[in-house]
Amino acid sequence: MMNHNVMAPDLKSQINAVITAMLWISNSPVFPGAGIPEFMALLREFLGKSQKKLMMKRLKDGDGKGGAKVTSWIDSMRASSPPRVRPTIHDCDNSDLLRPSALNVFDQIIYKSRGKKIITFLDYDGTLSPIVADPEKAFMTEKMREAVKNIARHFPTAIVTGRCIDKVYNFVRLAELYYAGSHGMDIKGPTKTRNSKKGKRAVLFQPASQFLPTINEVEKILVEKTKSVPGAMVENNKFCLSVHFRCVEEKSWGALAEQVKSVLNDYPKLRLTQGRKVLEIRPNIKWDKGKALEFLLRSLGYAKSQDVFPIYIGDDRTDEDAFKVLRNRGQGIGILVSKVPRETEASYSLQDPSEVEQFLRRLVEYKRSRVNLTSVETCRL
Ligand SMILES: O=P(O)(O)OC[C@H]1O[C@H](O[C@H]2O[C@H](CO)[C@@H](O)[C@H](O)[C@H]2O)[C@H](O)[C@@H](O)[C@@H]1O
Repeated sequence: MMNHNVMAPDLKSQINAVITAMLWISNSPVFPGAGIPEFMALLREFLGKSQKKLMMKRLKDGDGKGGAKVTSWIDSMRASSPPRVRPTIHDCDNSDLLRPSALNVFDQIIYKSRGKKIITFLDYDGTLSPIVADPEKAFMTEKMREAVKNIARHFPTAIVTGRCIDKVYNFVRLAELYYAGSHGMDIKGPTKTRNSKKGKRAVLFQPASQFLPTINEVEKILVEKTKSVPGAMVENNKFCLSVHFRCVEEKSWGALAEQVKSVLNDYPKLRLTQGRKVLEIRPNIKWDKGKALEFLLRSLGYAKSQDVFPIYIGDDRTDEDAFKVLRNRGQGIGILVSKVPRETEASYSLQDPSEVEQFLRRLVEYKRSRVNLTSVETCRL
């Protein structure tokens, strides 16, 4: 009789190898992978939900809600800007983490969105602009600005970022967009009145406005505490603060993280979260990029609509909240921007901002071709 306990791990690694092979094929420009993601989804399900539970636990660890360990922050900080390696067919252990390239399966994404209104949500750093050492110099290219401008002509579009709105607006400079700054705690939309100053945006929601004095107070304390650490930098993002580790020597990361964490002892209403080589202090309220996405869908009139297809593109841990909302709603898709496979709630991937730009361009081309098709059909009638 077959002993399933003995067979299972072997079978699992064989299935993993098959998934990896399929993904490798689907990510290859030679074989754009029609049908493969669905097949992989079935296989993944077969591989068991326990691995997913473990993944979600790991994602939650280090979120600053009490049990967070400085060592786990440091570990994931090390991994947050990993070396530029493409996954290979031999990376069997990572097969559960691989996501099909949104460019290679573009037609499938369009098929999924048929008959629905596409809405695009775009993270900024690492998604629209490449990650750079100096946060003040995270410029997006003119080509990217053009791509975002065109996207916003065809679909409602929002920038969802950890940055404060003023700063991100100075980088993006597109008045027609919605902006959700400070990890969604500051939501503004384009003004509709004719007389409004160009670029002026209307406040839609600020769930953490009462925290403003505290955030400014903590900024001063953090600047004081971190000034002796070479390379450390505190950035005020209005309703949250970022402490940057990117230019700090790795041997000092532990001590710096302890210093940042210690500030919270006197501020129980604040909490710590983590991004790419950054620790962030923010109000301990139930609000994040996922809630901001839901808020914007409501504001745009799509609260209960089944006819909407949100596309959220982001690279950061904080974007996982939005990916999760879409997964739970069973609506639209999340696209992770990453060169390496990572634990994620997103369903697709793009490697870097240049692939994001290509994807946005293809969406616009698709929309324009639909408009042309419709006008030809109307003329024939
Ligand atoms: O939500 P996002 O738009 O991704 O913003 C998250 C943080 O982005 C910025 O920091 C990151 O990008 C910097 C510039 O490339 C890089 O130097 C840093 O290491 C990254 O963490 C921004 O400076 C932070 O305030 C945002 O919270």
